[in-house]
Amino acid sequence: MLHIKSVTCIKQERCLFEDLNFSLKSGQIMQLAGPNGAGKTSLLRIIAGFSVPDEGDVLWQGKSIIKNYDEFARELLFIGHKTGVNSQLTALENVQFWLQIQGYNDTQDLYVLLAKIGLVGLEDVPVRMLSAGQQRRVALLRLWLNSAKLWVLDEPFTALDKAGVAFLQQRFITHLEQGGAILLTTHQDLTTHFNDLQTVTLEYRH
Ligand SMILES: Nc1ncnc2c1ncn2[C@@H]1O[C@H](COP(=O)(O)OP(=O)(O)OP(=O)(O)O)[C@@H](O)[C@H]1O
Repeated sequence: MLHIKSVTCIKQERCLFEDLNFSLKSGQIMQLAGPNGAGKTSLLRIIAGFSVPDEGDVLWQGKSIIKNYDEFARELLFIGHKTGVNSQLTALENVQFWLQIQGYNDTQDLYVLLAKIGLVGLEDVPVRMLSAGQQRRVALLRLWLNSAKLWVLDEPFTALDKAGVAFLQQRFITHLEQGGAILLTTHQDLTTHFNDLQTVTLEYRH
């Protein structure tokens, strides 16, 4: 599905990584590991097509994402550090907005979905008044509303409690069983939940 081919990234005259090659298949989960500043977020942004590598290319289904970005974007769900949530709106309004821009009719019972992710009683509160963990749960709701094949997630477990982590891991398993793929950064140990977890480690280069 996804091929990273000879990708190099240079920031402020520092080479973060060079000639990086790996691929991700349907049903696979891959963790990007490495110390702070090694370039994990920079790599995720290149893979999502938000920035262009200094060398190399990213291929989706054999085609360069830059040349076929619309096609790729339909198959991609990216959730980064900035949550992408409108903090002035309530959780429910955010969900309704996401559904509208994807052209879906409001067929699901959204209160049931919000309850599943632990937001009972908070559906109608502006997101800015929620805790960091609750705000992250709102951001992650997109994982239940989207049929994208490739999930690129930057620290998705940040600020989640134990129950939130377990719920998210369960969602990952379903996505992989349905033939999706996941690339993520996290400091969580995922090996106990995903025994075929792939890992790419970036070293900090001076
Ligand atoms: N837009 C930018 N302009 C200049 N330098 C940048 C930019 N984005 C990132 N960098 C630099 O690139 C390096 C890698 O940053 P990046 O955020 O990719 O690391 P990371 O591995 O995700 O770190 P962390 O674990 O702390 O999130 C850092 O030294 C950072 O200062």
